[in-house]
Amino acid sequence: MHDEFQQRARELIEAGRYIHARGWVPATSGNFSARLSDGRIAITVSGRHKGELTPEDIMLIDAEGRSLDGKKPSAETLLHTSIYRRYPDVGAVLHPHSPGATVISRFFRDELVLQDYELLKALPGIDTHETRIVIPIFPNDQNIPRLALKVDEYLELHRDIYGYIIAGHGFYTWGASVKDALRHVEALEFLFDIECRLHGVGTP
Ligand SMILES: CSC[C@@H](O)[C@@H](O)C(=O)COP(=O)(O)O
Ligand SMILES: [Zn+2]
Repeated sequence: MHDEFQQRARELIEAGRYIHARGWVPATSGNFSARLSDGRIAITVSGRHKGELTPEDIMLIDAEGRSLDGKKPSAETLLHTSIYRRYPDVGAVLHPHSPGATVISRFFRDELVLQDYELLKALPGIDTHETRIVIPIFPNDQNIPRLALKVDEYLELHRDIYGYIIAGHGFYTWGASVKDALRHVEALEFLFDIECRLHGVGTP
């Protein structure tokens, strides 16, 4: 179990470097987590720079988001635990503050529809570009329990969701493993960027 935590921590640290190198978690923003086989969750400590994570910056929480090692978990922990509760097969949740997701939320209000893109096949269960998915957009909220509840109520009604945007903030996506979740980050951010360009707005 200790080894499993260390392995997941390594993966989250590497994911952080990768995501930061692309400019998707500036200035300590973002948070990452991975679920262990006993249900505990490895998650980033609050306020750490996600491009410069060390093993001390990854901590353990229980399924309700309570610290198990005295460290302070991400301020947005409840947005992670609610995804794990709803999707038993999810093993990792990643939250970038990317330019694409942020710009999208400035000109789409409630949702972004992505369809007829080959890259949709990077998402689980999709095997053709002839697919239409919805990325819901929620207003930002400093009250994370309230925001988590709102997201969860949406997911209760729409289970086939691959990620969501928080307006003016960033996005959340998840996968069976850190590697899968990272692929979803890349695919979604690429598609957000394409949609921005279609609307005549470039992203850095
Ligand atoms: C640097 S502001 C970003 C934070 O307010 C928050 O949105 C965020 O993503 C990081 O919070 P954290 O507590 O480090 O997980
Ligand atoms: Zn955030």
